Amino acid sequence: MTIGKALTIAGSDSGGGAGIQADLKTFQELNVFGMSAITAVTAQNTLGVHGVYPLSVEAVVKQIEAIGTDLGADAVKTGMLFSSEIIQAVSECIIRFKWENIVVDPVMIAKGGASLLQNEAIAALKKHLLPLAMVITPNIPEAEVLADMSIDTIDDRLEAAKRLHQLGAKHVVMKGGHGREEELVDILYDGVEFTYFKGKRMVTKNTHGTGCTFAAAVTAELAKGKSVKHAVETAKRFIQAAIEDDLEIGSGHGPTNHWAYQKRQRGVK
Ligand SMILES: Nc1ncnc2c1ncn2[C@@H]1O[C@H](COP(=O)(O)OP(=O)(O)O)[C@@H](O)[C@H]1O
Ligand SMILES: Cc1ncc(COP(=O)(O)OP(=O)(O)O)c(N)n1
Repeated sequence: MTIGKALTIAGSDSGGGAGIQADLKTFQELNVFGMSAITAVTAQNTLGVHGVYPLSVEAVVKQIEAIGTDLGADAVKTGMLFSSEIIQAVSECIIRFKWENIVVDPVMIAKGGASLLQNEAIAALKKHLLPLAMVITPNIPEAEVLADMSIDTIDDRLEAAKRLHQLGAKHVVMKGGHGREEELVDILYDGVEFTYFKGKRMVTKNTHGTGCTFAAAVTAELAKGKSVKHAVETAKRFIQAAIEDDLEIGSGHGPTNHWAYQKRQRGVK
């Protein structure tokens, strides 16, 4: 039996809604073998981030090498990378193992405001990692930082996507969660055309980890050999189901329901 293999290089969320934990749950739900390299441990729950403990560059590289020299990966997702040193080391590993299906989720700030990327690491992200990305999945505030512009209108989002493509990312998904439109739209740009993925904006506070989950679903589909457009379409349906099938866990911004998509596929209510 051959199975797609996906690697996530990201931070650990003790609360289980975002980071490595969200990624591995999503890989499993989309029938892909999941592997991880942890960059930092966070003490986190639905109320916020209570501590950030980065791992050494050596520890990150050793984990990636263990995977690259044995199991291999059909697609790789990066999430919280924390420092320019980790970004540079991760980029070198990606080149060394000739991994091509790279999904970069440029995680910067958690919902509660905690910084998950040092300010001085933004330049390293742009210089080393963006040119390796098959897909980059910024939310609006992240796109503003990376494209160096403010984003108010849909036209601004298209312009930001063009700028990020010029920085080397082959595909850009401008996520629309932070927008205000009633029909929420994520926009894919491949350097030639824009494709719009629309969905109902759910009114809920339980959206912790939506960005991680969405990017992990894109990664899982790429690991199965699907096209980027197909991967984004599936990821949109996956996250929509995960938000709609509300769990109500914790007293703050709760996690999404990672098994809701499978339930729908099987026709389970
Ligand atoms: N309230 C919502 N209703 C439906 N989909 C949402 C909602 N909030 C976010 N999403 C979806 O979740 C994904 C992540 O969106 P976004 O909030 O922009 O990113 P992040 O979680 O990185 O801040 C996107 O696919 C977006 O369309
Ligand atoms: C360890 C870790 N990584 C990433 C995030 C950010 O997750 P995201 O999907 O953007 O969701 P919110 O945190 O914004 O709800 C995180 N919190 N922790």
